[in-house]
Amino acid sequence: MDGDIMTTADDGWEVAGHRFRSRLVVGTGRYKSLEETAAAIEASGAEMVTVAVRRVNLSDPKAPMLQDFVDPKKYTYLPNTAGCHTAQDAVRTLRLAREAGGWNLVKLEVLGPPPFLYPDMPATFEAAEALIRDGFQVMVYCADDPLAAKRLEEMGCVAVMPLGAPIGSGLGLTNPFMLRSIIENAKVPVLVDAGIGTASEAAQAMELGCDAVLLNSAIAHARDPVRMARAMQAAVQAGRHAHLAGRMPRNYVADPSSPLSSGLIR
Ligand SMILES: CC(=O)[C@@H](O)[C@H](O)COP(=O)(O)O
Repeated sequence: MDGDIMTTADDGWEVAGHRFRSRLVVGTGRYKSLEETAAAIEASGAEMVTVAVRRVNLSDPKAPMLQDFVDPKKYTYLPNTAGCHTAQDAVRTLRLAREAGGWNLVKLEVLGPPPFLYPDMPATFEAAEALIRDGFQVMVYCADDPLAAKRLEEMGCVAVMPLGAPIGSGLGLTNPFMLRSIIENAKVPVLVDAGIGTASEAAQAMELGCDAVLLNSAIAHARDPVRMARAMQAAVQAGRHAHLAGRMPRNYVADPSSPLSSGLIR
């Protein structure tokens, strides 16, 4: 699609000094195989991938390693704290990840209990404060709560990432009004993270004005993940351009596309 409006008019986005053309960030979990992971990520056009450092083999060469399938020289790895339910756990996990892989730009998520794994905001604030003090650049997974998002920004998080719906639920954007409020008041990039189930929902997130979208299940759990990855790439581009184009107003009465009186046929 190079050369047409869908790629030439979008200058991409930036977080903590890292520039990306693709506004789609994808996860590396939940796929049937590392081969499928690699194929879907390639098809998505994503340049940043998030990695659950507690769950993925990044260091044992005797077993298949993610790096062998998703080249860290081609993709920005964004370590995440999936599976962490306390601030201490999340901070320790990212400190170990930085020691092992030198990563400073990280995704913080501190999850509440099942069934929703909803962001535990008190623990998220605690972990964010410790990580920022430690010199990390924190992209933080958070509730779709404008006050919490603003507080995280003011603490020094480099991006806020409110959920669309619970992780892996595929329910789409359950609270677009609060997401829009977060977006309109943010001075750092805003990404919808979690809950997107199909391409139209990714487009909707971008139409709200998100800088990018972070998703995993919608691709990995699709019947054809590679095709869904391509759909997500197109949806995120379409949503961005629709946002830039400025949609028409909603009218709750008809507005005929041609004036009624000028018809030749009376
Ligand atoms: C990959 C990752 O970081 C997930 O925790 C992220 O929130 C995506 O959620 P979905 O799987 O619902 O897209």
